[in-house]
Amino acid sequence: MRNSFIGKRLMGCKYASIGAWKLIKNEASIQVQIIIAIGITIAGFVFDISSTEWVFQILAISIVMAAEGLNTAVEEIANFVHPEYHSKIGYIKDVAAGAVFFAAIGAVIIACIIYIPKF
Ligand SMILES: Nc1ncnc2c1ncn2[C@@H]1O[C@H](COP(=O)(O)OP(=O)(O)OP(=O)(O)O)[C@@H](O)[C@H]1O
Repeated sequence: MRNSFIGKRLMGCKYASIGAWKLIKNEASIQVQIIIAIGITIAGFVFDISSTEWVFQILAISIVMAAEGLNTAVEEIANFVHPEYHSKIGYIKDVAAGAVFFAAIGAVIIACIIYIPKF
C-alpha cells in the first residue's frame, strides 16, 4: 500500500500536515498570523460578509500563511547551508521576506475593501 500511487500521495499529505504543525508550533510569525486569521474570521461572522468576500478573505489568509511558510523554509535552508554572515544570504532572506510583504499588502487591501464600507 505504501508504495502504491495512492499510498505515496497519502504519505505526502501526512508529511505536509506534520510540516504545517511544525510551522504552527515553532514559528512565532505563523503564530501571529493565525491569531490575525482567527480575528478576521470572527469579524467575517460579526459583519456577515458575503460568500464572495469569504472567498477573497480565505484566499488572502491562505496566501499570506503559505508565503510565510515558504519564507521560513528559505531562511532555514540559508542558515543550514551558510550559517556565517554573507551578503548573498542577506539578499536571499530579504527577497524571500519581500514575497511575504507583497502577500501581506494584498491581504490588507482586501480587508480594507471588505470592511471599510461596513462602518
Ligand atoms: N547569514 C546572514 N548573512 C547576511 N545577512 C543576514 C544573515 N542572516 C540574517 N541576515 C540579515 O538579517 C535579516 C534578518 O535575518 P533573520 O534570519 O533574523 O530573519 P528574520 O526574518 O528576522 O527571521 P525570523 O522570521 O525567524 O525572526 C535578513 O533579512 C538579512 O537581511
